[in-house]
Amino acid sequence: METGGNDGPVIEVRDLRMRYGSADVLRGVDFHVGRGEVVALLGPNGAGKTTTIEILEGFRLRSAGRVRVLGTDPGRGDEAWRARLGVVLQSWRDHGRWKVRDLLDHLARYYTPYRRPYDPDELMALVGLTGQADTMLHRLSGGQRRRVDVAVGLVGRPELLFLDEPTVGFDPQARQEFHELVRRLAELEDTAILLTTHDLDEAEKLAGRILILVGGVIVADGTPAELARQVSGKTEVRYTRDGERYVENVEDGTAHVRDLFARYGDAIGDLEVRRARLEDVYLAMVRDFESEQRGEAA
Ligand SMILES: Nc1ncnc2c1ncn2[C@@H]1O[C@H](COP(=O)(O)OP(=O)(O)OP(=O)(O)O)[C@@H](O)[C@H]1O
Repeated sequence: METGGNDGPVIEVRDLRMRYGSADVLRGVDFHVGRGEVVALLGPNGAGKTTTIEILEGFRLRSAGRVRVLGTDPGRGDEAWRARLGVVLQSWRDHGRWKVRDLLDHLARYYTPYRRPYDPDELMALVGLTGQADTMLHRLSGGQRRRVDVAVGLVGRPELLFLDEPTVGFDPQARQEFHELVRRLAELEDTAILLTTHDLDEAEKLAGRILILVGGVIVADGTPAELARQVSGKTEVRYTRDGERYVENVEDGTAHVRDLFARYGDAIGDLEVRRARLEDVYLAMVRDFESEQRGEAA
């Protein structure tokens, strides 16, 4: 379906290409995002993550390829289509003298011809800004300011939310609260979310699926567990048996642990099961790509 469909993927990208001057930044990117999915787009600096997101938002025109967002080509999206998207950019520096509630109230009006926006008080409660409702934006701390950015992205109850490095500048508590908010949005509101981050723990915690963009193509697409298996295929199991330490690398951690308890029961202690972390996987994939490049250049 070409327009406005509620079925099928929320984002569909096929053979997306982007060239700036003579530089090919995207060289055939393929992926999709389904309704209510949280997907993290990872990649080194300059990989083309912001370019990809801005093409999907309709802020940049692609060089080639097929792109559909909520059933529409973003290059031709109208206001009604745009009202179904939420965008959280790198921090917003305008409107310093506006109070938080007034800003959200003002922005909510923009959506009313198209959909039922959040009530500003409900939205401030959702993002943890109730105490700052009457504070001017330029008096907020960096983390509070970022919450305003998130609230601005959410005000129209988007079906699809783009988050570009959402938690830069958050303290650990704000970060954790933000993670809970993202989970709630995906579960209760069925909002699909595409986020970019350099924080791999954050990606692993939040995203059901990870995309790794390197060299202008998606080199990995899967759950964190699937990517870990692709790279190492092994799970590390550590334990003590009768006080002696053991570290073993096995294919199937669950089966191995079951076997250990069946054989040794209470003699097993201090059990830890660790599959490759997303960070290990990510660094291995970027390294592989770079060494391939060097091979080709030679
Ligand atoms: N308007 C533009 N004109 C020319 N080149 C551009 C333009 N925008 C981006 N680029 C180049 O395209 C490449 C990808 O940039 P982009 O901002 O999409 O990367 P990114 O993955 O978001 O990086 P980061 O992690 O550093 O934010 C970079 O080499 C950048 O210099």
